[in-house]
Amino acid sequence: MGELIEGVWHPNWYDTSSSGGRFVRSRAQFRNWITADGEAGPSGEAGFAAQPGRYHLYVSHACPWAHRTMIFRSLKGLEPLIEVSVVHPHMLEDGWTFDASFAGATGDRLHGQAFLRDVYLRADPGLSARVTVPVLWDRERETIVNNESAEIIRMFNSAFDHLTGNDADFLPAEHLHEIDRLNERIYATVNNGVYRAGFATSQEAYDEAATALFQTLDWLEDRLAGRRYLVGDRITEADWRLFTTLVRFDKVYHTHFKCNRRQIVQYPNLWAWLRELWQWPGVAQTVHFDHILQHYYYSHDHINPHRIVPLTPEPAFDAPHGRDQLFQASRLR
Ligand SMILES: N[C@@H](CCC(=O)N[C@@H](CS)C(=O)NCC(=O)O)C(=O)O
Repeated sequence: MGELIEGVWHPNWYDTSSSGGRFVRSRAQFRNWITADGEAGPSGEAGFAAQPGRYHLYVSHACPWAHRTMIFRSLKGLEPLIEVSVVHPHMLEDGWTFDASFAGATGDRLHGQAFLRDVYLRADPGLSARVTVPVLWDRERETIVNNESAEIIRMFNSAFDHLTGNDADFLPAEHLHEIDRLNERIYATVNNGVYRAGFATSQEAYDEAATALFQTLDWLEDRLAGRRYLVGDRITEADWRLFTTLVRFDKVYHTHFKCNRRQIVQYPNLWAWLRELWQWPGVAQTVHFDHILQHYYYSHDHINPHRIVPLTPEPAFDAPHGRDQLFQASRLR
């Protein structure tokens, strides 16, 4: 855990002293877009055209933000086009490292560097930033395209379609507005909400975050009683963004981040919806609970000083979800 300040590494934890104990996530700094023809995207510069083998993705299998990008890489058939390097699950005084001694950690397949911060410094030797995953790297221009998962998945959704022939669309134009609306609430209170609860250093900050989190989970539980997916009648980006947080919930956030009013298995609709997404082709293979458990419980020693990784529940993700019959039946009625 740490940050770069003018190119120099400082092993600092998040400072909550000026925000009343509230965790405030930093804004990602690299915001260019890969597009089919290399035109500029909604932010950043032009010049990042979709090409096979040109881009490299750095992820942690523990991280829910990086996980989104791995799910879209799988759903969109991008594995042969975009190679991946996976960091070690422990994020300690050197931040994310390319130590490959943990099963599934690959080292830096592209440059053989030691630390993720070396990737950032390669893009900008004088950078001031937190060193986060995911990172999308351009081998041609030798720089970071983007390190904001919300944007990387939008690129993956369509920029490579002409190369892969995979036109599955998780952002249908007619539902974009509603997807954005849901994403906004779910980001603030669930995706980032679990971190706001877990990293809070005052009772007030914790109460705010935990209350809002469970209000949103109750709201989603009601919403999923009457519809199979969060928006429209097809699975969309909004579902996948919620999935990466909820799949970690009962094993990690419930205990480690004190989100323990309820577990996801206690919400019948959310739990069945979660099982359906888990069982979606190509998705379960992107979930690595060994990395997830080691990362959270071992890395955050200010929350878990003895670094004991607990025995955790084993939710039956493969059990039938029944959502297909349920909604087929309700449509026929
Ligand atoms: N906005 C980023 C957030 C990514 C992020 O915060 N990743 C965490 C891992 S789950 C990280 O690398 N944290 C390191 C740090 O903040 O120092 C995104 O969604 O891509």
